[in-house]
Amino acid sequence: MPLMKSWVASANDAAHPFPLNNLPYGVFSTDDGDPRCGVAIGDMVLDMQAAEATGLITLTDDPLFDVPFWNALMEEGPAVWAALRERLFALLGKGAAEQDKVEPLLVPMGDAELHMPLAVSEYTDFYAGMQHAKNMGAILRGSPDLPANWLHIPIGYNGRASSVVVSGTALHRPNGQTKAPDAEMPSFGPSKRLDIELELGAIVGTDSELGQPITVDEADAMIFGYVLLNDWSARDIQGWEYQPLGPFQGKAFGTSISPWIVTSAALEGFRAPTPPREKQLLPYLNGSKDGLYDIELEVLMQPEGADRASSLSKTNYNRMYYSAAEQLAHHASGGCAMNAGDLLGSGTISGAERSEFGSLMELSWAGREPFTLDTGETRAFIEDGDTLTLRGNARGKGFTIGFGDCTGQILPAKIHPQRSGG
Ligand SMILES: O=C(O)/C=C/C(=O)CC(=O)CC(=O)O
Ligand SMILES: [Ca+2]
Ligand SMILES: [Mg+2]
Repeated sequence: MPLMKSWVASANDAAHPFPLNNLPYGVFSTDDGDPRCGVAIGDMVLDMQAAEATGLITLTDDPLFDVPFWNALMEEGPAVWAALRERLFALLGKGAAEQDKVEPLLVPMGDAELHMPLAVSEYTDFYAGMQHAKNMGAILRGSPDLPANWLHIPIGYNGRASSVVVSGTALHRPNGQTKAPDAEMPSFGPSKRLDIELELGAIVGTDSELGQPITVDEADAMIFGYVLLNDWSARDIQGWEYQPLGPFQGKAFGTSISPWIVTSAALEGFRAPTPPREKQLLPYLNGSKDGLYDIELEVLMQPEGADRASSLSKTNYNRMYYSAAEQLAHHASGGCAMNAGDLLGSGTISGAERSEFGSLMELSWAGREPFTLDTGETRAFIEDGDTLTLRGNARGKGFTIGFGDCTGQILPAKIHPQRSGG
């Protein structure tokens, strides 16, 4: 598919992340208004609340855009998702009959503050990148051998929806309990091994029923769209707490997502197959579609005061072993009800080479091999004031489907209000 032309001139640049082919969904506010749904087109945001209020968009009897999140639209299901996309093509495409009515509803991106695009109902994080799993095994357990279940199950854990934040939200370094290998007692204080994880987040758009498993193809059709996701991880807290039940405080303090939901429809032309199965999957994990996408990804780091960000790593979402649809089908396989607004982290995305690793744990090999930034600083883990950014782009012929940066700065830990002498 070539670039689809818009009358919004900035959207027609081959390198712009938000051409008419994309139309990602976000929530924005300006100085004079409350947060409301918006669609990015070039350097502008279409105010969806206004578009609905003026009658330019009417998809259902009841309004969908009187709330500052996209869940109401999601819950209407794939036919309404497709109808909205078609209507947006008609309103924003070159030669649109109603251009004069749409023009006043566009807000310059520079005037928009971006908010969480959805109400996250629940958040689950997977472990579906094979290189990452091998690296973590080698670093933490002395062997790159995958766990016995890894080639059969998309391993995951239930995370926290309450601490999912939108790009641009600063987070405090977490306090937690850690224990040095040679220490007799654990201690409590700010994490010393703060890390990121480069992931893609899949957003579930429709519900599944309690008790009712779904197929991988049904799961694929339930996925509304994708965001970049940084699963901030405190490695020292995680290392002490995680056996036998898995991550808890080490990953509960914050998860950042990019501000625009890139729809599955916009990514359709970028589908990519999962790699050959090293062990045949059980039938309930087989689907008929290519479940991954060709999305170029990058991690950048900028210390406080540095004049620019340094690129740490570049990889691609097509490196994953399990797709989001396989993960979703597995999630529901025991009868767990899935809901519109559920967020599924892909698992850390690492390619084969060190320059493609998706966490600092891997990039510095657990701190044993610190790396140097373009601006001269060295790092093994995140220091206070550092800003970490994830980027993602799918490259078409003459157009780009961008996600918008997923960025976050780390602030010093809060002082814990513990009782003295305790
Ligand atoms: O292998 C381990 O002990 C730990 C692995 C992770 O922390 C990774 C995780 O959260 C899942 C993922 O993002 O792949
Ligand atoms: Ca993770
Ligand atoms: Mg998290």
